[in-house]
Amino acid sequence: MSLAPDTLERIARARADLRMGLPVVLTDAGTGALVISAETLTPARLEAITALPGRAELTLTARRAETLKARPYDVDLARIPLPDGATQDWIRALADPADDLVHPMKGPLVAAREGSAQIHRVALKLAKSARLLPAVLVLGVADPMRFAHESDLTLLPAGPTSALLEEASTMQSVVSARLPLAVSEAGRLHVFRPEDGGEEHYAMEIGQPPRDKPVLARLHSACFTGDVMGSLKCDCGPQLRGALTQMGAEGAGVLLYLNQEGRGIGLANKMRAYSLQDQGFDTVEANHRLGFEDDERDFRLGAELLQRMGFASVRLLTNNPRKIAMMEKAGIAVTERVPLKVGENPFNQAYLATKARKSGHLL
Ligand SMILES: Nc1nc2c(ncn2[C@@H]2O[C@H](COP(=O)(O)OP(=O)(O)OP(=O)(O)O)[C@@H](O)[C@H]2O)c(=O)[nH]1
Ligand SMILES: [Zn+2]
Repeated sequence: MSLAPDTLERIARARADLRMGLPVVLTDAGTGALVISAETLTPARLEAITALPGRAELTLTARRAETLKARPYDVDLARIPLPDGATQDWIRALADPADDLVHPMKGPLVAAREGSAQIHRVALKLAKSARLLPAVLVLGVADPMRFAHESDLTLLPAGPTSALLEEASTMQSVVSARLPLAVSEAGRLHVFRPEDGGEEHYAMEIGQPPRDKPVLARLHSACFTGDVMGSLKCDCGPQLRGALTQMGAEGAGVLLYLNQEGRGIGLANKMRAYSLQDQGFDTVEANHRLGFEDDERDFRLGAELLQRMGFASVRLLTNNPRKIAMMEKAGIAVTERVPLKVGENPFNQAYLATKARKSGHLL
């Protein structure tokens, strides 16, 4: 076996590179381009990029382009050729909506129509998977393999990278150990690690639920602010504790703690969304202004963890119909929806109402 990294392993490297402000190189059908995150771009690297031949394109999702009134000619994204003398601040202001209301007029921004957007599309996916703002600078390079080699940059083929980013990663069971909880002394925590080098996920098993019967289950997405800090802006903390309490009372259950903070956009972006919410946008609008979809989570992960633990059917504690649909689609039967309505307060009333109105949450 070769010691060199395969594409999946290179993707994990690329995520780390982008987060540190390093470029990566993507190839597609004989072409290639340097890609760097707009969020972590430094003035020195911008200078190095503008010194290269060609014109870099700032690539934004159609969601972000809509706010900026740039035409997304590539349907799901817009490519804005970098004007001469564009500064890091200019790029940052297009990528990050923090100051949209203070400096609303960024344009007019004329998006590119010519050329393939395939590398740009995969670059945005990579930025999202690195939990960065979905905004990247892309500059075509003539000999991508040589370019990557000379600058010691991670080189990735766009097509396979895109396919791997779409796939649900295989989970390895790392360890499990007894963990007595306040709600039940018969607790056991399982740790799972994805093969793609992404975040670990956990399963809290209460009692010894029989594998051949529907288990009381909850797919809980991490919420540092709600679960740990006791934030009043959402209902996550009370939902987490409510689910565990119910499992303790029934003597059996499994709570999957999925590290999909902020509906899959990461804590930094969720805090950016919270800032926008303080400017008057709701939870869905804030995600869109940042360039994300309403919900970037992939619940196949939850189904895979349940299957690995030997469960085929669940009584699912949720108010979210998408979770039920995605469980069923991934092969886990949902025999019953168990409502989980706890923790409403004056600070999260509007948030819960928005989820019911725009995201179809059941009341
Ligand atoms: N992007 C974003 N994420 C948020 C916001 N408020 C809470 N979250 C995240 O939303 C997720 C909440 O997940 P869940 O508890 O699974 O909630 P749900 O999808 O409403 O489904 P159920 O609780 O099962 O009904 C957590 O990852 C939170 O971090 C917000 O305003 N913006
Ligand atoms: Zn929360």
